[in-house]
Amino acid sequence: MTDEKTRLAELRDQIDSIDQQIMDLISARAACAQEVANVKMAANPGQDVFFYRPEREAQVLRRIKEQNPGPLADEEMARLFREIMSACLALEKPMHIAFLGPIGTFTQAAALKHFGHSVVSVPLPAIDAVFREVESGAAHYGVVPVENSTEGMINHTLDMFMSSPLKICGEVQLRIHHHLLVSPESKDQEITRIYSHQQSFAQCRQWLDTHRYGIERVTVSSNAEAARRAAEEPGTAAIAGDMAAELYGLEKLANCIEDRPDNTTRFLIIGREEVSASGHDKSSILVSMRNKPGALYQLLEPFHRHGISLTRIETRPSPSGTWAYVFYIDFEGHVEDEQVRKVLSDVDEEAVELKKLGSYPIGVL
Ligand SMILES: O=C(O)C(=O)C[C@]1(C(=O)O)C=C[C@@H](O)C=C1
Repeated sequence: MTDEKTRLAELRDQIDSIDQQIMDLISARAACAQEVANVKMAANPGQDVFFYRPEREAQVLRRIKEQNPGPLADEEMARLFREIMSACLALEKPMHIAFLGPIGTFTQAAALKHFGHSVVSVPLPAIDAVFREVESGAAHYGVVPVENSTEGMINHTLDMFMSSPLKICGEVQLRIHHHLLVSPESKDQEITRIYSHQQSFAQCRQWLDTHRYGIERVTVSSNAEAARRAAEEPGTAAIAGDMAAELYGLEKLANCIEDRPDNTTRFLIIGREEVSASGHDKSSILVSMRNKPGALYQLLEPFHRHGISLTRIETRPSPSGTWAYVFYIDFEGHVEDEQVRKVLSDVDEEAVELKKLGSYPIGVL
């Protein structure tokens, strides 16, 4: 045998033996998760058992990233453990996750990034349909977009919280890369029309004005729908992401055409229960104040006084005449924290209405 062959054979033997150990350890972990499920069911007989524990998952993933010895990158290691936990959770209870569809959208990519691939992901045609599916119990959790770093808030999602009893259980951020996609047949043809979602056109406006000026832009309900049309109609293109490209067998005429290289969308995980503190959390509230001078100051002052950092504040039009303003506020901390409890009690005294939308782990992946 050559030196190379001998050395490769040795290393592959090592890999086989390590794989065996990894498999034994993953199996032992899975058996533990099964036992965890038994404990949860025994403690809540005849009740809704919440198998998915976002705070625990965040702690596990954070620890993995902190203690990763390399050479794999922290994100890679966390991604592997994300999938192991996803498979363990599926053993406890297969999770049904509703998302803003159709399949191939960035929201589906976000759902799989957050929950891993061992879930049943259920596409729904609209944001309010995702809320309804979770409210009715047909899905365990839902995933909806809430803001984009280029285009701002997704108001429809924010407005849903005014009437929905659902809680925010988590958040996940996804880097959004858009590509100009065509079917293999259209590759050498002149492109006379481009399909995309209105948000994606907005995120690629400068690129389009520079490189595809004057070509008709047709807005459709999702990037995946745009990809579907480009696959069917010769001489057309779509702006969409990798998942949609793969799903419809499209090729890239231009790669990563988003105007801002850090183009990121934040998605929320919505569910029916409150999440315990994970040690690194965020909270969201909706507050309506009386229409009087200094109302905004009165709302924000307690956050300053108690040393709580705001991460976002948005104003939305009131759904009824009685609410003068509705503020959607995200801040650091958990409602179980002493300081947060004090802030919310102070805000509650001044507000017409205060609705706690949930405390949840700050996105880890
Ligand atoms: O710790 C739990 O409660 C578990 O169910 C175990 C486990 C895991 O695999 O680590 C699985 C699912 C939960 O969402 C959190 C963690």
